[in-house]
Amino acid sequence: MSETSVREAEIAVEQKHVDIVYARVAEMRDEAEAMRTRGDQLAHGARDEAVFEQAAMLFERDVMVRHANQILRSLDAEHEGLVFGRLDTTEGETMYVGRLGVRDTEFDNLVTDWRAPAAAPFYQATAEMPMEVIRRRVIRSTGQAVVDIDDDLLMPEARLDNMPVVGEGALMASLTRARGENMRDIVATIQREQDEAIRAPWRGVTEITGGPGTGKTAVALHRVAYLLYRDRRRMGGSGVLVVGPSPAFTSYISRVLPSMGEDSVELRSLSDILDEVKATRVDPAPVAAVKGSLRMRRVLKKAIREAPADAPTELRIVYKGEVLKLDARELAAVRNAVHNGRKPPNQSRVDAAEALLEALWRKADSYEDFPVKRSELITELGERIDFHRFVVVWWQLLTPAEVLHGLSDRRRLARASGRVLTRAEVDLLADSWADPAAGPSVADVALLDELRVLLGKPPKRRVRKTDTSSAELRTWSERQTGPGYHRPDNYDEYSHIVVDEAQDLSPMQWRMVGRRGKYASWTVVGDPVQSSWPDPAEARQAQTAAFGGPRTQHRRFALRTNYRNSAEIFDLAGRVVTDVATADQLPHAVRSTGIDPLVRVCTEPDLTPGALTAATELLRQVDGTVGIITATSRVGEMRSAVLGLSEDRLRVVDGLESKGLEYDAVVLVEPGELIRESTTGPRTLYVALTRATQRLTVLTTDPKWPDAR
Ligand SMILES: Nc1ncnc2c1ncn2[C@@H]1O[C@H](COP(=O)(O)OP(=O)(O)OP(=O)(O)O)[C@@H](O)[C@H]1O
Repeated sequence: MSETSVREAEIAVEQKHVDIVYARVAEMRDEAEAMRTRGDQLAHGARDEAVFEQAAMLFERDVMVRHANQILRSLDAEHEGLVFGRLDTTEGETMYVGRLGVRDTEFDNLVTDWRAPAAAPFYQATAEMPMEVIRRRVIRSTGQAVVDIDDDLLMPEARLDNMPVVGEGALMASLTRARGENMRDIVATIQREQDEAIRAPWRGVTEITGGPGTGKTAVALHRVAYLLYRDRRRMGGSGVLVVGPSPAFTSYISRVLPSMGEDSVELRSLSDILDEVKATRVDPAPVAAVKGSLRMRRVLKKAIREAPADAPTELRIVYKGEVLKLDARELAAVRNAVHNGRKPPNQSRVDAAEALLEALWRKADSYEDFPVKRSELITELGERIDFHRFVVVWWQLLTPAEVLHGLSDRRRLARASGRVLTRAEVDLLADSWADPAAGPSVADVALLDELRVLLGKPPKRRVRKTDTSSAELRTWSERQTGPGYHRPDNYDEYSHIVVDEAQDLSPMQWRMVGRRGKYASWTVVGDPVQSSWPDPAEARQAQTAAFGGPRTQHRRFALRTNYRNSAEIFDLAGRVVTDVATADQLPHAVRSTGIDPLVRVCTEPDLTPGALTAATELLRQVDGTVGIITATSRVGEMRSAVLGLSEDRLRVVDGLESKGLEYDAVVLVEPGELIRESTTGPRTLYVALTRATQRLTVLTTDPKWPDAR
């Protein structure tokens, strides 16, 4: 038989099995729907039962509905085929691997869930360590139709005569496919070193490092799906948070978990971690460096002790015909004493009122021939409306945004910073907050979160409780995930937190993220060579504190293969970090395309038209996405220039925004500018140069680039 007919015959074999699976899945869907209905009936029935039976029925219903919903979610997820793998073992057994476990009516396995321990050899078996696997097959489907297969023969000596082996490697086929708007899952082609990190135990901190394109993000997301599968009650109940560098990044990865049937995971970028605050701008690198430093905590702590700019500086009150007066110095002493108490300011207004009354009493007591009783004065003045009016404006309840805006006043900021910031740093910060209409920057979000905690929650007005009879009939899982359920604002009890591009978090951002995971275990992925944070030691210290201290269990995995870039593109990228990276920090790019990157030298005015020309060429040459990466100052002009060229396939981003993203082809505009605008220069350029899978064009005004940097 020719190779083509062997392949077709084998595709037909797999199609037969896939058809059986889908027929069974249709039955499962009906069963799950029925289970959900039965669950609802149980809940209704529970209303009429005694308390004990009610609890038992609700628990049963809880389990049933959760299970049914999980199955339906997995079945409805958008993906490329439910069954994607097959193992043939020396025991003569065949096992199919897929996105969820499917059993027939006799309870025999039709498909094993990829996350189950039994499926591990699909990812871990190698020719050196075959784990009894003779042949590993990757099955590629479109919808319910099998379109191709790729085999790996792991034990040639054990191969039976009638066991065909076809294909040129599923991994390469997957790596050369055109990239779209969203990242795809890699369940069918996870590699052994990646699988080890995915299946690592949940406890403590799992740190995954590796160069660009080594699959760190993909691995972290598959690890989330794995952890939810293995321990859904612990992980799902308290929730999983994935933190990425930018909204563009969270949008890029947003389809991966849903394609594996997981849609309860929260994805947030560093600009929207704090509820009800959304960063609208990115600070220039020197400003971000100051705002991100731990020194800011000391500045903010001092800032909240100072009286608001519009607070009165004198208290005059007439009591029994005498004027009692507290001047600015006396008021400041009272304010100081209240701040020295243990409560945050927004919860100290009553204490402030009491301290003022005490000061007024001391004043009255110092007057000669003014016989007043302490308890009388305190009670009577404490009930006076003019006194209350004073307290409200003198001890204001503050929002984090008000405090931060107050620091746009240079003198106020200088007072708060003492010797902590230099005069130049004070100027930088005051300027950055001068325009209230500019909105918060990404670095401000961490400061606002810090202030939220330092200021404390203002006391809540009492709200009359509404009827809770129907709420009591909701089960635990409904309360956690059902319609209308919202986690409390700034929820801080996630069971697991994933931090992507961890090398870029500033110390203040680590504090913000750490606050969300008081009891969490962590998966942290990053690459020190791609870092854009200038003081890694300080960030490391804040990171360790976020994880709960140096004694927290820590396991590390290093990924060494670059699956994204062609070898030709990565060769060029590697050259710009030779001074800052060691050889073993650079990954190995496995795929060669024979297409070298283009470096075009042009004049400054030609950069924009040149980028337009290059992007037009690349849009013709690749099927997927094209990215133009340029300095922040050029993004606006470049976006206008490419308007209408290809809305769905072309994107313009700056160096920082390009973090974590990937395109089939990239036009990189003026590398020197990317270096100059970042505090970590060549590292940011390295990030930008490692975004393309197929083709790269660099436009530069420097005829010697990349050699003379
Ligand atoms: N085992 C694999 N099978 C198929 N594709 C893979 C595999 N591992 C990684 N990839 C692909 O390689 C590309 C890079 O992966 P990913 O973005 O996770 O890398 P990264 O290490 O996070 O990169 P960076 O640090 O540059 O952001 C993605 O398109 C991903 O789907």
